[in-house]
Amino acid sequence: MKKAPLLSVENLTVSVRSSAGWTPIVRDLSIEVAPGETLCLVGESGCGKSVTALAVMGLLPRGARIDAGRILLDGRDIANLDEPALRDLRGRDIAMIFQEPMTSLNPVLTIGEQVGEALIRHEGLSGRAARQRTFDLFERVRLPDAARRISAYPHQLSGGMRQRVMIAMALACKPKLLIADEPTTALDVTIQAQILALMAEIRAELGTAIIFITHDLGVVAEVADRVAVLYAGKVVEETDVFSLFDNARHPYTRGLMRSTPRLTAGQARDASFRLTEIRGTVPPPTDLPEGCAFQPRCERASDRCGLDPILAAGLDGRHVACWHPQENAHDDTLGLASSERAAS
Ligand SMILES: Nc1ncnc2c1ncn2[C@@H]1O[C@H](COP(=O)(O)OP(=O)(O)OP(=O)(O)O)[C@@H](O)[C@H]1O
Repeated sequence: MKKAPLLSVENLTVSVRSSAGWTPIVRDLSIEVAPGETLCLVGESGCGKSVTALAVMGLLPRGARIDAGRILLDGRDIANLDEPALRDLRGRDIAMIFQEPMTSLNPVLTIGEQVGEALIRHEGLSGRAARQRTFDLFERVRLPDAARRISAYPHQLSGGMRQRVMIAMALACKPKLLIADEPTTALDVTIQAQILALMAEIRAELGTAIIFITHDLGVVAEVADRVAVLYAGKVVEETDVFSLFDNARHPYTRGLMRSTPRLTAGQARDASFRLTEIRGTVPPPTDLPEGCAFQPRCERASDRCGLDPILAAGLDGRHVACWHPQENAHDDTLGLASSERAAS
């Protein structure tokens, strides 16, 4: 049976102020995350992944506002809380980690002071208890030489270590929901794998729900239970991770998959191999086409696409917003080059 969602974003529309007035950048977006589940938000740059996350955190920048929709955490609408209530929520119920930890860490405090401060503020621990718990957390996230590093300043750590500190900080108050916005993008591949493994362990141990934002489908395959694919501020496909890789149905999702580099024996041999990319670029929010926003880039577009398709559940329970979704991916094997097909 499906678990009741921990987070339920319903028909969220977020706009930003521009010279043309208020422009929607997240449009009628709905997502759900169950306790302990990892939902990946994927899509090209500018499709609204970060803005969605910031709206959930109550951290939208100046000049951005929620126009419509609800954000329910455990059934309570948090979309319009005042700042003190939001501050209370952040850290205790929802925590966020970003691509570049330096932007979130205070450069003039040691990492021990920063995590300790969060524990004192949210958990009401004494200074001594907070110091012990901070050390335990640093050990938990396998910060190398934690006893010495607890007194280090952020700039004295490597990128991977800083991300471990951010994870420790995020976990300090055992949040129900962790939002990770491209947390491994700036890290080299080995460290990236370690951080992903750490997050998976933490999820298994604490049952934390995770919204994981990434443009990397390799990372999606590794961490996701379910995936929401965003395009121009909307969810265009939403499904469990196995179905997505087995049979992506929206032409945009299929384009993303074709654009993902895969080095196979066939490719290595075939010097003429080229990635098939999605033609064109994401339209700016101020200049969206009528109807389906993907239409100008879509190989399957027809006159019908002048009407915006709604995100509808198919017989297989998957949600796709497309008039012409792929029915059977096995027919064209995701359009892989024949050399690749032969090699796989
Ligand atoms: N403060 C802002 N003011 C104006 N426009 C904004 C603001 N923040 C984001 N946008 C616009 O909103 C759209 C969505 O941005 P967002 O950062 O959510 O995309 P994204 O999918 O997270 O991309 P990336 O992977 O590059 O972070 C983009 O067109 C972006 O230019």
